[in-house]
Amino acid sequence: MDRTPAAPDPEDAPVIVVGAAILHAGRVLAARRSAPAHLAGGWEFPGGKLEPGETEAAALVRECQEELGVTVRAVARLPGVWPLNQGYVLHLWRAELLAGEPQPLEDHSELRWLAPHELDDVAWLPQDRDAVAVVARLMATTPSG
Ligand SMILES: Nc1nc2c([nH]c(=O)n2[C@H]2C[C@H](O)[C@@H](COP(=O)(O)OP(=O)(O)OP(=O)(O)O)O2)c(=O)[nH]1
Repeated sequence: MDRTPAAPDPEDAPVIVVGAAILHAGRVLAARRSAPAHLAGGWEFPGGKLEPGETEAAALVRECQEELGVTVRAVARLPGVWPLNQGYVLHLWRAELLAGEPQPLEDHSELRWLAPHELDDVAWLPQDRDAVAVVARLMATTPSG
């Protein structure tokens, strides 16, 4: 039997990764990846891959519960689609923290709440930089809660 993994079909729709821009008290939550090795140490938005049949909002809520132990509400998708590696694309959602204090339970080694002037203080994954710029613009126009 041929056990070679099938090459990705270019006709396949890309896998959507939903990222949460959780805004709280004028800051956004950033998370430092702990795995896999080639991404470890880079900062990103908490989130993960959409599962079959799942809405983006539901995936966002599920991933934030699993990774951070918090309940969030997906408020609105931010404009943009950012290509990641392995044929993934990032969709970013503004999210509101409803309950809990975020903890790095899964996939992350550190969390930070960043004020607008601190957005450049962490080493974002290179593929996230344009998305971070969109979040910076959002924070500039969002009254802090
Ligand atoms: N969550 C998230 N993932 C990102 C961002 N930027 C970026 O390149 N990625 C990559 C890292 C991973 O290769 C992929 C997301 O996969 P993941 O491992 O977080 O997803 P998951 O929680 O569903 O993981 P799994 O169940 O497959 O283990 O997208 C980002 O800002 N947020």
